[in-house]
Amino acid sequence: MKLLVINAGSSSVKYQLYDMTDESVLAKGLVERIGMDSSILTHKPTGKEEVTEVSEILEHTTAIRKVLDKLIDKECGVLASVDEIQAVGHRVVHGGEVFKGSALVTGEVKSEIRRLFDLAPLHNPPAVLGITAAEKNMPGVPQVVAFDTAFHQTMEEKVFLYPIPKVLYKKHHVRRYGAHGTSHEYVSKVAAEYLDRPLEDLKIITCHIGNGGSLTAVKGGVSMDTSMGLTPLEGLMMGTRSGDLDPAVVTFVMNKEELSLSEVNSMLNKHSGLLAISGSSSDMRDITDGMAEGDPNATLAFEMYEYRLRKYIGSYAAAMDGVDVIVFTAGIGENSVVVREKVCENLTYLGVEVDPELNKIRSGEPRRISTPNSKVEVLVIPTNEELMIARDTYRIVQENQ
Ligand SMILES: Nc1ncnc2c1ncn2[C@@H]1O[C@H](COP(=O)(O)OP(=O)(O)O)[C@@H](O)[C@H]1O
Ligand SMILES: CC(=O)OP(=O)(O)O
Ligand SMILES: [Mg+2]
Repeated sequence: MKLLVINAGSSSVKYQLYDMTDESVLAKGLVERIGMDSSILTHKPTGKEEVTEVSEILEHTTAIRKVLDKLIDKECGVLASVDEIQAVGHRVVHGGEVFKGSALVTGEVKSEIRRLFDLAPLHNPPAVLGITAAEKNMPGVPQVVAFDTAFHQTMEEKVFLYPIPKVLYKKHHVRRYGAHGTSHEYVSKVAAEYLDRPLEDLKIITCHIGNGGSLTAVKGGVSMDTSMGLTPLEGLMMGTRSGDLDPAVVTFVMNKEELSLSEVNSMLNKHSGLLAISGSSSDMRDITDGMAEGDPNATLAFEMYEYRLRKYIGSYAAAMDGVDVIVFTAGIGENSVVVREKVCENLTYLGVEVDPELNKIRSGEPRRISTPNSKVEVLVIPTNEELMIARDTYRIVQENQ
C-alpha cells in the first residue's frame, strides 16, 4: 500500500509518500509560505534530484494539488497516477480527551477536531485545512488522523489536573494534555531498541526540542508527565512561545497594557520565547551564531533556554525517582551540539557525563553521546513522526477494509 502522510501547519505543508510493503519513503517534501507572495515547494524524490519551485500558492488545496502534480511528474515523479495513493495520514496536535489513539476521518471526527480549535489555535485549524484539501484532491481515499496528545492520555489524574476549581475540568475539560506524543513515543521505543533493554524497565526523559518544544517523563514505556499543558504554550521556553510563567503575569500585563484576549494570546504564542529575549530571531542557529559573535541578547536568550530545559530534566528525574536515559530529538535536539553540551554539563549530580567528541558527530542515525562511565545514557535520536503516522494509518485502513 502506498500512502501519503501530511503535516499541515498554518503556512506550510510537510509530506512523505510511503510504500508500506517495506516502509520505504518514495518521496518527501515541503510547501512553505502558503498565502504569502512567493510560496516555495521543495520536492525530494528518493534516488532522484531534489526540485524547488517558487510560485503563488494561496491556500492548502492548491498546495496539495501541487504536491500531487510533483508526485506524478514525468521527471521528478514517483507514481504513474494519483490513484496509486491508497490512504492519507494527517498529524493533528490536539485530540482532547476524546481521542486516545489515531482514528479514521469521518464527519464526526472532523467536527470533534474543530471543537478543539481553542486548545491549539496555532495547530488544529491548519490540520483541518490539510484534511479538507486532501479530501478535495483525492476523493474517496481513506484518511486517518494521528494526535500529538494521544500518547499522553496515560497520565494520572494527580499529574494532569491543575490545582484550580474542579468545575473547570468538568465543564471545559481544562487539564494538561501535552503534545509531540508521536515523537516522544517513537524516540522512547527506539532508545530501548538501541540500548537493547526492555522499554518496561526504563525511566526515560525525552527532550523534543524544535521550534515548539516539550519534555516527557516516559516510565515503563508510558507517558507519566509532560511539559506542555492545556495548550502547547506551557513548559519550555520555545522559538516564539514563552513556556512557563506566573499566570498572574497574564492578567497583570492585560490590565497595564490594555490588551485583549487575542492580543495577549498572540504575545505569548508568537512574540515571546527566544525571539523576544534575543530581539532578533526565534531560530536556535541564529541564537548560537549571535552568542559566538558576542551578542549579549542572543547570549541571554540561550542561557535562559538552557537553564529552563535543565530545570525540567531535574524535575522529571525527581518525578520518576531517577532517570536511566535522556534522549535529545527534533530540530534543536538533533542538531545543536552546544545546547546538548551546556545542558549536560550541569547534570553532574545525576551522574551524566557526555563525551565532547561523540557529541560533535553529525549523523542521521540514533547515537550515544555519553561516556561509558556516565550513570545516565544520553542519546540523540532523530524523530520520525511521519513513520509513526504512516504505521497507524496503514493499520487503521486495513482494519476498516
Ligand atoms: N544545525 C542546527 N543547529 C541548531 N539548531 C538547529 C539546527 N537545525 C535546525 N535547528 C533548529 O531546529 C528548529 C526547528 O526544529 P523542528 O523540529 O523542525 O521544528 P518544528 O517541527 O517545530 O517546526 C529551528 O528553530 C532551529 O533553531
Ligand atoms: C505542538 C507543537 O508545538 O508543535 P510544533 O513543534 O510542530 O510547533
Ligand atoms: Mg515539529
